[in-house]
Amino acid sequence: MSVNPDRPAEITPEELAAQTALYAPFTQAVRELVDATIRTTVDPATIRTAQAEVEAITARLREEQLEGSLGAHFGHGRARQPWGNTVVGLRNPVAPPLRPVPAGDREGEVHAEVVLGAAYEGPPGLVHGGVSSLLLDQILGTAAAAAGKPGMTAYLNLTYRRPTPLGPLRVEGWVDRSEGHKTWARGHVVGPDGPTVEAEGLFVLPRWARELLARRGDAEAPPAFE
Ligand SMILES: CCCCCCCCCCCC(=O)SCCNC(=O)CCNC(=O)[C@H](O)C(C)(C)COP(=O)(O)OP(=O)(O)OC[C@H]1O[C@@H](n2cnc3c(N)ncnc32)[C@H](O)[C@@H]1OP(=O)(O)O
Repeated sequence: MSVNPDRPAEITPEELAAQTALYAPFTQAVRELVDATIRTTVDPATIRTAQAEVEAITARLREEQLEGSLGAHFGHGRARQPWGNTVVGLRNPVAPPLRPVPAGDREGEVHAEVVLGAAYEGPPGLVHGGVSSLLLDQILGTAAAAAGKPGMTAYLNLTYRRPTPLGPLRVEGWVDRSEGHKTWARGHVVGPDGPTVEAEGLFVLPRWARELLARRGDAEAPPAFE
């Protein structure tokens, strides 16, 4: 399927399912490659051979590609697929990926189970603090959107209570309160021994989006920010 970056593609649910079935396993295979690249102990000749093979695959994929990033090119109406997103993107091997689902009973509450491997290491054996921030920015933003109050991060305050081990983790976010176009959200990363990193952030529906909605008289349907 070709992609026009200026005009998001309308695709049917069947096409969406086909694209998902094609790209999700491909992206996961590249994630596995990253993990194997970090952890392999094979001999130098095998590394050089693998490098040539990876370079050949990269050249083949570049035979046809977008000018810029993936954006939100696919979907139905306003339900765009954030497939390039660095946290949740279906086509982004850098994304762990996080898969937030509605949970709990707080406003906008979403949870995501995730396993962070060697690619997300900061201190030895531990998750990089910036990665925890990345996940929390997304989950708090998703909570705001799930509450019907999407916005861009104006600030994000983090408290690192204790080290976060690599491995299985849960990330939780929910809305604390909102005033018009401003929504304050909270969340945390939960490890095997409880919460490790806590976050509090402000998400603002930007002025340009407020003006767009006012022109459309469409305050019930804010645009997506993913
Ligand atoms: C379905 C979808 C799924 C969506 C799922 C979504 C998941 C997304 C998760 C990822 C989120 C991101 O990473 S977003 C990317 C990272 N963030 C950014 O790049 C944002 C960059 N900053 C900006 O674009 C802007 O500064 C904004 C949008 C934050 C504010 O712009 P604005 O709206 O034009 O500005 P303005 O009118 O002055 O501000 C609006 C109100 O917010 C207040 N305000 C603004 N910044 C701050 C601040 N740091 N601290 C306190 N208050 C602030 C102002 O005082 C004002 O209050 P009042 O006077 O009106 O009371």
